[in-house]
Amino acid sequence: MYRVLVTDGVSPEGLKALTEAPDVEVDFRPTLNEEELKEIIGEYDALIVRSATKVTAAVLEKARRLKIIGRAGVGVDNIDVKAATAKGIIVANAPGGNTVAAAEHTIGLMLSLARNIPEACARTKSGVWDRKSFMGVELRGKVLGIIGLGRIGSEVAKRAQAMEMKIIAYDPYIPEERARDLRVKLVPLDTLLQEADFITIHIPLSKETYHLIDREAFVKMKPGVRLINCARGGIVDEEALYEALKEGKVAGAALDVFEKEPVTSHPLFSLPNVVVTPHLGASTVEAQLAVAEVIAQEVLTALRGGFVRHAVNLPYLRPEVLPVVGPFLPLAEKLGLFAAQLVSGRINQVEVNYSGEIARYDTSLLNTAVLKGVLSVALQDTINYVNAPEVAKQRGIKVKETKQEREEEYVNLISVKVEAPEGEHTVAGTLVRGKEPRVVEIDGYRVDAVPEGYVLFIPHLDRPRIIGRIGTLIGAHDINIAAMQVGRKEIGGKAIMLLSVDSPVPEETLREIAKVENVLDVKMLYL
Ligand SMILES: NC(=O)C1=CN([C@@H]2O[C@H](COP(=O)(O)OP(=O)(O)OC[C@H]3O[C@@H](n4cnc5c(N)ncnc54)[C@H](O)[C@@H]3O)[C@@H](O)[C@H]2O)C=CC1
Ligand SMILES: O=C(O)C(=O)COP(=O)(O)O
Repeated sequence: MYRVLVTDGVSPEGLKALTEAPDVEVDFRPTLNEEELKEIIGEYDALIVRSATKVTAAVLEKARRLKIIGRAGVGVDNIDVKAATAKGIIVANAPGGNTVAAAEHTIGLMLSLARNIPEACARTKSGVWDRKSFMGVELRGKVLGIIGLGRIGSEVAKRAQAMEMKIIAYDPYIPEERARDLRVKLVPLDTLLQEADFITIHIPLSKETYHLIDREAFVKMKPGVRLINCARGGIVDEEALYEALKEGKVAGAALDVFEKEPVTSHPLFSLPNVVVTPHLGASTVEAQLAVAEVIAQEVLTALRGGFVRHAVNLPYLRPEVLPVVGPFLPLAEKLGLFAAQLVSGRINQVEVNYSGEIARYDTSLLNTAVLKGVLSVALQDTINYVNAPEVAKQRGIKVKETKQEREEEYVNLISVKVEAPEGEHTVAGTLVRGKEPRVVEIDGYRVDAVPEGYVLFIPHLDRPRIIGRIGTLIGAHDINIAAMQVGRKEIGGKAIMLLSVDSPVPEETLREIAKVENVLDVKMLYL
């Protein structure tokens, strides 16, 4: 039974895939401080958090069986991703689910600033009818500067265009065409700071972006600018912002996020032209359901050993590459698992050859899948996509990749050669109907086998009566043979037999099979 710990008020409704899974037990503990988390984390296979729980290196040190940390949201700055990666723990987030929520909150904050809505509301409710103090400005015709034109930044741009704002953006990592499609002009940061009437921030917090908006940045801004931060505290230097507001350089600021959270008192709270919310950007019913659903699936996949699409500590694959390469991941892993079980002793090198259409793509993730298969023969489920390359390196396993786009027989063929001092073995496979893994060649012998479950691998000499004798030996133990394959290069020469069986064949029977005349070897594989 897998144990999953959920903190931070993640939607239980969205986690149904986990709470209803027969092999998973879910514990909800909404508020846990670092000490409490350290005490119990050792009992869990997965942890699901939002932004409040700090998953520090000290917490991870105590995580004996943790396989995945699921972030039901976008920002992973509350998780020590480096420490998690070092321990082979997957960190996955749920991008996209809260994009519209955060964009709508940003627009709400921008309007609140422009029309003084929160202050006016508080004044009116306090019994004062004051129409003089709250003269606003229109958004129409104003320049909005978006820092970070990713998912949220783009949705903010679309909404602001509907309000007839002119949009400029700073984002050195997105292609010009993307900005053009959005009808947004990409500019350098300094130009954005100088030209914008409203500035909104939508970048992640990182070493690079910490205090990106500092004293110098405020100096460059247009007098009377209004600033919205619905991304992360820490990107804006709060002291510098306070000074700029006091001086009147900045006309107003709306903040959903703070450098230290939770925060209940702050010098900025005393200023009338500051609008604040307690990190509510993603807090809509729709967004919480969506992010919880995504993360529940990711956690379930990780626990069951599958490929986690939104893992942030995996090699980055361009979005257009993943749909092409993704279906080959189970095949690549099976080929590694198959080949590694054919060799005895230490493996020195794994060589992966890609031929056909797949050779045109970035196959780094497939190499990782092959390594995952190879290493899991010895290390079982402690190996995953995150730690497989590192563990291979530690064990001195060299990885070689070769490619050719021309493939005579198959649309795609992946071939895995595993080398050990006692010899080498090569297993090749393809996908049938674009998704079903098939092994089509073993050490140069042609086969057509589904790599699944228990398989007996029996090299032998191609002579009569062998198949019958082996069948009888296995049948005597009441073990059902589900499929059989024989591959040979020439009549009477060396051949291989693959028998798929419904349960493991006992050692004693394997020894009996090995003694059958003309049988050269016998290996029980689990795929
Ligand atoms: N207030 C809230 O409740 C929420 C806050 N967020 C925050 O918003 C951020 C953005 O979220 P998404 O748009 O979904 O992420 P995203 O990854 O789609 O977009 C981020 C964009 O920032 C750009 N970027 C990265 N470093 C940059 C730099 N140094 N300068 C300029 N641009 C840079 C990237 O190229 C990317 O286009 C998240 O990292 C998270 O911290 C996200 C959801 C809710
Ligand atoms: O998704 C994000 O990055 C957010 O900031 C949302 O945070 P939350 O899940 O509401 O604590």
